[in-house]
Amino acid sequence: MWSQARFAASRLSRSRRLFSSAIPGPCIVHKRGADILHDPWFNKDTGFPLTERDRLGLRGLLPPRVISFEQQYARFMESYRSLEKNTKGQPDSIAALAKWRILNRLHDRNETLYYRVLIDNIKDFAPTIYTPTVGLVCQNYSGLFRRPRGMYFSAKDKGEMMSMIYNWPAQQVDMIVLTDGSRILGLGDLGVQGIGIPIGKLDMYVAAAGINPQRILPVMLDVGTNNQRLLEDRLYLGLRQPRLEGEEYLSIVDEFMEAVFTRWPKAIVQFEDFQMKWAFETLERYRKRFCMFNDDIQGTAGVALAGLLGTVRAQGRSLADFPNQKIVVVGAGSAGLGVLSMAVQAVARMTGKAETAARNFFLLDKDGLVTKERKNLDPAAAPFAKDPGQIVGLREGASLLEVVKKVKPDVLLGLSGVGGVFSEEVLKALHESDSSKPAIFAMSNPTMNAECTAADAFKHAGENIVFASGSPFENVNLGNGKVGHVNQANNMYLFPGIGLGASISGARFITDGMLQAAAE
Ligand SMILES: NC(=O)C1=CN([C@@H]2O[C@H](COP(=O)(O)OP(=O)(O)OC[C@H]3O[C@@H](n4cnc5c(N)ncnc54)[C@H](O)[C@@H]3O)[C@@H](O)[C@H]2O)C=CC1
Ligand SMILES: CC(=O)C(=O)O
Ligand SMILES: [Mg+2]
Repeated sequence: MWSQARFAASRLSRSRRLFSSAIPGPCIVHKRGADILHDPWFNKDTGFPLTERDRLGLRGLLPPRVISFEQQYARFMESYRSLEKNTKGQPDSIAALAKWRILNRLHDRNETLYYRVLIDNIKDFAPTIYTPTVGLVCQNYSGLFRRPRGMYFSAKDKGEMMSMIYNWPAQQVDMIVLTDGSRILGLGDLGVQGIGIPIGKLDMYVAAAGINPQRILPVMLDVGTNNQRLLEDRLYLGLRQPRLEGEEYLSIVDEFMEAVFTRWPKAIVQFEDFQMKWAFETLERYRKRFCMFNDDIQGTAGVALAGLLGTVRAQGRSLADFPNQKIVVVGAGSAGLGVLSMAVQAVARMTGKAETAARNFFLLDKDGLVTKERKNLDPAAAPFAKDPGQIVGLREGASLLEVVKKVKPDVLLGLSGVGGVFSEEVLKALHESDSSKPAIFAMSNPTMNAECTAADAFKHAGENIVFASGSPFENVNLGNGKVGHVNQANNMYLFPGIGLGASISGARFITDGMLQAAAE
């Protein structure tokens, strides 16, 4: 079995191997006594052996009995399982928050034990530290707040960021996840409360990519919020002002990026859950200057493309058949457009014909089918807008049901943020599609925002489908011993690899080609 020392040592030696040039030597604790017990990076709780208690000034600060790492691990899991039992039958949100609290308390106290239990039980714990529960945590952040985690840069810190960045206690940071809280999952503008997302994403970096937890940094860029409920909430912890816009907004992001890369030139910054206009603008602004990527545009696209290619295989067709797949994408935001542009790049590469690569793709937003006749067509959506002459029987703004009935797609992919838009009628229409095994990707988060549930998908679109969702669903019992298998289509399957790959290769930029390769 493991021991805490062995885990810490293996973590260190792994990160040494990965980041050998960045690590100057062994990890030295400069603290003593109670300061160590209150530092989750170094605290071992009752696990400090007597020799360490003497050396670190801890004798007398802990109960005398030494409890091994294995015993602490077993004790935590026992508490967790009994909490799970005791909250059965309670409303889902109460049970989910109770699980999040017990994990968060451990995270606050003893990171080594926290990450060990997280890594060993990632399938069980991912829905708590990540979607869907993290959404609920963000919604209730002001009430749940006990201790800060990560860094907070606000509009009031303008001109101070270069010195503030040195307040972070780690010498080296490899991976930063940054949000401005403007589009948290499908929950809208949650202002400073969105910090839960970078925290959850970085936990996945540690658990899934083995990134050293002392070298991660969750960051909230608080430029205000346009969420009236939060502005009126007296417990709200962020700036109580409307969001900055235009050059004022960009100057804050610029200052933050300069500060980060001045202190840690080899860091990677993942932009997360920025509203669409800033997601695209910041990606274009920084991608050729800094090692950064936008997870909602690029990470999601990579995972979706992997799923789309996998679907072709699941249909028993050759990958070369991908360009012939008819794909309907519902949601023309940062995620939907990101997926389409990567899918188009893949088709262009396979066929060598860039001009016709978007031919089999159909895009809908809240106003229905997007065509070139759309008034105020968003330039980012323009490459996927249909020419009305080429879509006989469909008009600008056609409904999803009309599109599915007419197009008979192989894939229906939702990134709309709207729960239930794949209605019974839409799913039944898909059942009549041309495909031998149609795919339904209900990718919006959290669970209540999924375009349909797994049970409804199998019920209305038939048993012979490929189903994937952004937040996890249980497999569906189809009766007669048959199971409807549920997959998860979430960028969490890609971003830890993007960050790790970029780090160990020393990449200076993250290119579309890297993401294509990752997807394939
Ligand atoms: N599974 C995953 O890995 C990921 C999932 N997402 C989810 O995707 C959703 C959207 O994210 P973004 O694109 O960043 O949001 P966004 O706000 O930029 O875009 C939303 C789009 O959906 C459209 N829309 C709204 N109501 C609609 C309706 N009734 N029918 C059709 N389209 C409608 C809007 O017009 C807009 O084009 C969120 O729920 C988010 O959680 C985002 C990134 C990754
Ligand atoms: C998964 C993710 O990044 C999102 O829903 O925004
Ligand atoms: Mg996101």
